[in-house]
Amino acid sequence: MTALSLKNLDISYGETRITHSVSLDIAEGESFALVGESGSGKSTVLKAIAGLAPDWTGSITAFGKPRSHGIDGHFARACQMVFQDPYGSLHPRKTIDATLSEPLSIHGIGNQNARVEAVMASVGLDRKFRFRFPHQLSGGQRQRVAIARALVLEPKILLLDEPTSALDVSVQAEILNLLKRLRREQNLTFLMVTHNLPVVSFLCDRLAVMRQGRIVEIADVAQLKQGALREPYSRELMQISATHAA
Ligand SMILES: Nc1ncnc2c1ncn2[C@@H]1O[C@H](COP(=O)(O)OP(=O)(O)OP(=O)(O)O)[C@@H](O)[C@H]1O
Repeated sequence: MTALSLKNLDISYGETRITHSVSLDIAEGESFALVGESGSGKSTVLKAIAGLAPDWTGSITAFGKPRSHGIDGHFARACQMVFQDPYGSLHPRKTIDATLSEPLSIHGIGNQNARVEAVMASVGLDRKFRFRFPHQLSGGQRQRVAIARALVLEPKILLLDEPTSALDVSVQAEILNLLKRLRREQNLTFLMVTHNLPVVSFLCDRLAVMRQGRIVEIADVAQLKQGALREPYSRELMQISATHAA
């Protein structure tokens, strides 16, 4: 079944058009990456899906149900976003408990105590952190909280915007392993923005290469691993990535 479908998505900020006819179908349980140069519109695609860039035309559909413009509670239950910087995305004056309970209250979901405990355990956060504030946690622990906040509504799709790039290298692998395990255990579908092609190889099944607001190529990760991307621009990206990794 198709989990997430984008058709002819044109997204604008005011007068400026950012994406041009972006179309994608992502299968249930698939992990899909958006890569491409800075400013090509990758994060904007995630924001439109999450309702944070409401000026779009085309269609955004999750499990066959189209998203409306603006706040869409039903869509939010199915599809949640994790941001790049866990420090910026967590409210500094809210405890972890408050951060994780809030989405449940907003959506009128009961049994909050048990749900908060369960989601903390699922992301590997000890219960001693429950009544602490973000500044009392490490970067990796904060990103676990951000992932828990996205998962507490039991969505089927996670939008991941550079989920490890703000973290120390030593912590990045922990969070990538966590995401891999959560996807397997909960049959989650991922749409992830990243600059890091080794991360794509580790976590994703397919990728789309974006340039100047357009998708220039969709490929299997096997093609990426074999260095067999088709478009010259995609191959250029691979070369740049290899140079940076060296
Ligand atoms: N809130 C906003 N208002 C106006 N323009 C914006 C806004 N957010 C992003 N843009 C512009 O939209 C374009 C696409 O930005 P976007 O963040 O989607 O790119 P990206 O491919 O994710 O880049 P990066 O890899 O650097 O995060 C950029 O030119 C950016 O300046």
